[in-house]
Formats: sequence, C-alpha cells, structure tokens
Amino acid sequence: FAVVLKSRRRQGNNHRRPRRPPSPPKLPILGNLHQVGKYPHRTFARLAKLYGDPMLFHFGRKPVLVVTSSVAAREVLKTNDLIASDRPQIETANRLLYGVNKDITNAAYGDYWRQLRRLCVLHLLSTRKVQSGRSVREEEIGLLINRIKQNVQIVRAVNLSELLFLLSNDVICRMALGRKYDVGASTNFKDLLAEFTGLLGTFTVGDFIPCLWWVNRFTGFDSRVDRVAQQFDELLNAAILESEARNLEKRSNTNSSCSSVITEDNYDDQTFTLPFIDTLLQLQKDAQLDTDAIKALILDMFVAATDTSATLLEWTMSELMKHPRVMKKLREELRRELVSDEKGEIIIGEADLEKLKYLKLVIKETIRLHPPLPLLLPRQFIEDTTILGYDVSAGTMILMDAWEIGRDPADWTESPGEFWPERFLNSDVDFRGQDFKLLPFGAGRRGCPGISFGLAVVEHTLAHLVGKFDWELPGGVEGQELDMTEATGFIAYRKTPLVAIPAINVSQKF
Ligand code: HEM
Repeated sequence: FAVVLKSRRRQGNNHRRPRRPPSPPKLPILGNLHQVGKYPHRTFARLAKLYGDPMLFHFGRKPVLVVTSSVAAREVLKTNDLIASDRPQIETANRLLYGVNKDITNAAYGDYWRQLRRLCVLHLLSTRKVQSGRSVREEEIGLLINRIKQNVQIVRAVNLSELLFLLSNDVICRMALGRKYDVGASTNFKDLLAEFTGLLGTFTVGDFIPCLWWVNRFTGFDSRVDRVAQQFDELLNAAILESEARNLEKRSNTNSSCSSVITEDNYDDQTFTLPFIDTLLQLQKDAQLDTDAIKALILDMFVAATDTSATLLEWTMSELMKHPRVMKKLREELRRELVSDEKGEIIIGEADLEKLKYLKLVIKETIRLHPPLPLLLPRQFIEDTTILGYDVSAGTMILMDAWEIGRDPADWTESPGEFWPERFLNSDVDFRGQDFKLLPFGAGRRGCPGISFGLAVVEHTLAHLVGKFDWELPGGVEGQELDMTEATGFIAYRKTPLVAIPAINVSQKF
C-alpha cells in the first residue's frame, strides 16, 4: 500500500503545473530581448525591484534565469553547482574558437572540459606558474613606468587606459607565446585582440531566434568573424612553429638524443618557466589534445587575461582620482611599508605586496563596484531543478548580475553605492567564490581559475602607479568631476579612456 501511495504521490508531483520565476511581459518572437537595453546589468537590477528575484526572461525562445541577489546566487552556484555548470553554445564563439567544444571557457560541462580545466589549473595557472612569471611582470611594469616618466618631464597627460591595456596584453603575450607580438609585426596584435574580444562578447539575434540565422551573413558580421578567426589562426600557426624551433634548439643544446617531450611525471622546475604554448605542445601527446584545442586554449587565455585585468586597473585608478583621501592613504601605506632607494624612489618588489593590506582593500572595493564582467559569463542548467522554490528547466541560460549583487543594500548595509574600502576592514568577505555577495570571479566548478594570475598584475601595477606618481586630471578638472560612465558590452570598460597628468611624487626625484 505504501509503495502504491508513494508512486501516486510521485505521479502527482510530475503532473503539477511548474511554478516559474516571475517574468516581465514578453513579445511574440522577441520574448524579452527588447527590454535588455544597453546596460543589461542595470536593466535587470531595475526590473528585479518590480518582479523579484530570480526572474525568468526569454531571449527569443531561449529561457534565461536572471539572478540579482546573493541568496539566489548561493542557491545556483552552491546548492546547484553541478547542475549549473554548463555553458550555452554561442555560434560566434564556436566560429572564433575552432568549433564546438575546443576551448575551456565555452566547453560543455563533461569529461573534455574537466581535462582542460585540470591542464589549466595544474600547468598554466598554478601558483608556481604565476610565480615564474614574476620577471615578465617586473620588466613590463618597468616599461610602463618609463613610458609614464617620459611624460612627467614634459608635463603631458598620458592615456592611462591605453597604457594599461598594452601592459596586460604584453604580459599575457609573453607568458602565453614567449614574446610580444606587437612590435614590428605586420598584424597589430592589440587591435586584433580587441576586435576578437568584441566579437566574442556579441550575442546576435540568430543565437536566440534560429530562423533569423541569415541576419549575420547579411550584415557582414559573419565575414568579420571569419576574417578575425583566420588572422589569429595564422598568428598562432606561426607561434607554434616558433615554439617547435625553440624545443629543437633546446634539444640540440643539451645534445640529447632523447625527446624533450614532457609528461605529467617528468615535470621539472624549468618546465614552469616555459610559455603556455610550449607547455601545451609538449603535453599534447600525453594529454591527447589536438592542435586546434591548443590554439583555442591560448586564445581563451588572451581574452580572459587582457581586458579583465586592464579594466579593473582603469576603474581602480579612476576611483582613486575621484577619492583623493583614499589615494593619500594608499600612498602613505606604500611609503610606510616599502623601502626607498638613494634617490628617494620607492622600490616595489612582488614579495612586498603581502604587506600592502590597504591596497588589497582598495582593489576589493573597486571590483565590488565595477566587476569587469558585470554578468559573469553565461551558464546553463544541465537538468531541471528548483531555485528558491521556482521550477527551472534544463537548457535555461543563467545570467548572474554580479554588479547588482555587489550593491544590494540587503547585503551591503552601509552606503552600498559609495567607494569606501574601509568597509572591508575587520571583515573576512572575499571574492574567491565563498561569499555570494561578492562574485566578480564567479564561484563553484566553473569559477575563474585565473584569479592569482590576474591579481599579480593588478596589485603590482597599482603599487607602482600610486607609489611613484602623483596624478591630476587635465584642464584643472577636479577628481570629483571625473566621468564614470561605462561602455556597453559584456566587459564594463570605461566609456571614455582615463587620461591623467603624472607628476613626480614629492618624496622622489627621478
Ligand atoms: C580581474 C581579472 C579577472 C576577472 C574579473 C575574471 C572573471 C571571470 C569570471 C566572472 C569568469 C566566469 C566564472 C563563472 O562562470 O562562474 C571567469 C572564467 C574564466 N577565467 Fe577569469 N577573470 C579574470 C582573470 C583571468 C585570468 C588572468 C585568466 C587566465 C590567464 C582567467 C581565466 C579564466 C578561464 C579559463 C575561465 C573559464 C573557466 C571555465 O569555464 O571553466 N581569468 N573569469
């Protein structure tokens, strides 16, 4: 009798009407696409006040769960971590990244993704690998500082945004390919990467309304995608040839007849200093990776590392210029904790960064207010599930509004919209995926594996920019008047570049 009752109950459950999350009214065919606007993270924040959290949108026919609170974020990223670990398949990403399931970021959840993730975590982004990039970072930050010093002497404003993008581009270029590709190359690598990232972040109408697939062909979007994909492919093929030549030279120098192919078992200290491309090519056989997968993985690293770190730096400098009290306090910390050379110039080594507690609070506060990816990266549910009592179907896309979550007065009770790094004093709230009210790097299985890599560049560069220079806005504009408008797109850059005049820091003479 109990069995019959149980099975009846189960049948009853299966047939109850699903309880869906609240949705704004939608249009035929378009669904809610017309409501998303230029700044989707702001639109979602506004609509959540009317409809609640989470909300169910429809982009064309695609259901999209939008999360705007830490409570729902925890339910998705912790309680349902496994079920929420897929990514939606986006046609443009597949065209740019060597087809379906080649790179890590867009790979469907499964064995192949797990294999790539392991490779990244162990061999490309591990603590030792990040440490091995120290000399690259120091050299590139040194070049940045010299470029700025040249402008100090003639009291000229510098385009800090441009310089910061160049820096993070050069760092990842050297770490991934072993050298910079900008200087003297026929292709302007930086511009090509910017175009690549822009295209990758574009959802097109055909992604959500399949019968409109032809629009991209008609507007010329598809041919742009194909051109950029081909240009990168040529560049990566050349980089692979260079890597093979390096490997050959190394073998002939060591006069060794045995192959220098590395496996997971013969990984030595020297291997950690290799560029990503050399490591991946040498692990290729052991890891059974095809060459397209290696190229796709390298491209992922470029996109993931360049704009995120540079954007975080440009917002941090913007907030500091807007808040001279915080800039002064940070500079005092740098003077107090670091030693100076005989000319009075502060010496900043990576080992010193641990001492800079206030600098870390400044970065944390900036990333709370300006997460470089305000909606993280889209995920997708693998199975039907429930989120805060609402039924959600397999295949539903997930957008996590980290921008709104970081400003939600329910979690950030004291002036949530204000830039105030001291809010993190005596607080252990962190952004590494354990605190669902601060999610700039996501969380769970698919959370960002490059946090340490990114922060190593950001912290070190910020210490140099603030420790070595005083900054003013051109035309006598006061910091408080600095325009803080964001650009549109999946990465929240500044809308206008940050331009500022550097001056010799009072305690220093160059
Ligand atoms: C300030 C710097 C950075 C920010 C704000 C950032 C943010 C993010 C976010 C929000 C995600 C999606 C997480 C999720 O779905 O839960 C992500 C994924 C990822 N990030 Fe980062 N990231 C940064 C730097 C880096 C760097 C430097 C690298 C590598 C060099 C990197 C590599 C990746 C990869 C490979 C993924 C995809 C992971 C997967 O799908 O399994 N990121 N990042």
